[in-house]
Amino acid sequence: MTKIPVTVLTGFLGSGKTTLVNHILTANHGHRIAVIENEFGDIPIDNALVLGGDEKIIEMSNGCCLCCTARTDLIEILQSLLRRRERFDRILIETSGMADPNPVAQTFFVDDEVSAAFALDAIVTLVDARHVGSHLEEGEHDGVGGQVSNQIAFADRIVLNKIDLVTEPEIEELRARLRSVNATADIIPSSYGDVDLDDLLGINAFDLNRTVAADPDWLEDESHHHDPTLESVSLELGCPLDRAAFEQWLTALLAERGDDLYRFKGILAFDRRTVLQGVHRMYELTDAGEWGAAPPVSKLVLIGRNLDRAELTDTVSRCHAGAAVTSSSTS
Ligand SMILES: Nc1nc2c(ncn2[C@@H]2O[C@H](COP(=O)(O)OP(=O)(O)OP(=O)(O)O)[C@@H](O)[C@H]2O)c(=O)[nH]1
Repeated sequence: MTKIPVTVLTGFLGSGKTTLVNHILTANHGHRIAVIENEFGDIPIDNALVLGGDEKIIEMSNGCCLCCTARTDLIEILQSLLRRRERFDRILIETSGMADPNPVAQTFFVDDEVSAAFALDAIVTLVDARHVGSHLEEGEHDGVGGQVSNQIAFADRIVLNKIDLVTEPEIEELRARLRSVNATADIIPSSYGDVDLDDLLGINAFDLNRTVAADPDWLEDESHHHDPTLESVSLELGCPLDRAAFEQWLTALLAERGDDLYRFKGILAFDRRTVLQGVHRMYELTDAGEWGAAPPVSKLVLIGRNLDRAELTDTVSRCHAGAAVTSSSTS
C-alpha cells in the first residue's frame, strides 16, 4: 500500500503558518489534504480562523504545543485519519509556533503502525522576514533564539514569508543568515504564504540518513527547545466591546510592551464580529461579519513574557463598562 505523504509545517509565533494553510486549503491544486492543527494557549482561536471546505478535515489538539502534548495524541489522530483515508491523499501538520518540529517528525519513524502507513515528505519552516533577525538574537538554546534557530536548522524547505515588510537588501541579508543556520534547504520567498504548492507538497525532501548523520541521537532525542519564560494569557469577555476604547488600550500596551508581546490574536465583539491578529507592534483588525443569533463574546489570547494577567484583565475590561472579564494562563 502506498504510504500517505505528510508535511510538517513549522515556524515561530506569527510567522504566517495559518495564512499559508488557508492558501493551501483554498488553492486550486487538486490535492485532498487533511490538516492537523495545533496551537499554544487555551482558547482555540485558530479553530475559528482556518478556512475549511467539505473535503478537508481539521483536527484540533489544544493546550500546550504538539511536541510536548505528546506523541500519543498525534498517533491517535493519525489512526483516526487512517480510518477515513479514502477522503484525502496527503496530510499537513501545522505545529504551534512554540513547537519543536523534531518530536513531531520522529513520530513517523518510532511508531511502527504510523511508519507503515505514513511517510514524512518534508519539514517546511516559515520564517517571519520582519522579526526573525531580532528573534535569532535572543538567547541561546532554550530562549526564543534557540527555538527559532532549531526550527530553521531542521527544515527541508524554508519559506521566507512577509517579504512585503522588508527591503531587497534585507532579504539578501536574511538569506545569508538563514544559510548560516541551514546550509542545504531551499529558501522560498513569499508574501502572505503565496507560494507554488509544488515547491512544498510531494517534494520528498526529508532524508532520515542525512538527519541522523547531522545529529546521531535524533531518533532518541526527547529534548525540546522551548523558551520557558513565554506564557499565554487568555481573556474572555461576555459583553460587546467599544472599538475605539479597545484600540486605545491596545496601542498603549504595544507602545510599552511590544517587544515582550510575541503574539496576540482574538475574536472581538465590536458592533460586528472582528478578528484581531498581532505580532509584536504590528496588528490588524478584520471584519468577520454579523454575530448572528449567538450572544457576542470576545476571546483574546496574548503570548509573551512578563504578562501581568491581573493588570491586563483590569485594563481591557474598562473597554466596556460592565464587561465581565475572566482570564486564565498557561506556561
Ligand atoms: N505583511 C504581512 N503579514 C502577513 C504575512 N503573512 C501573514 N501575515 C500576517 O501575520 C499575522 C500572523 O499570521 P498567521 O498566519 O496567523 O501566523 P501563524 O504562524 O499561524 O501564527 P501562530 O498562530 O502564532 O502560530 C496575521 O496578521 C497575518 O495576516 C505576509 O506575508 N505579510
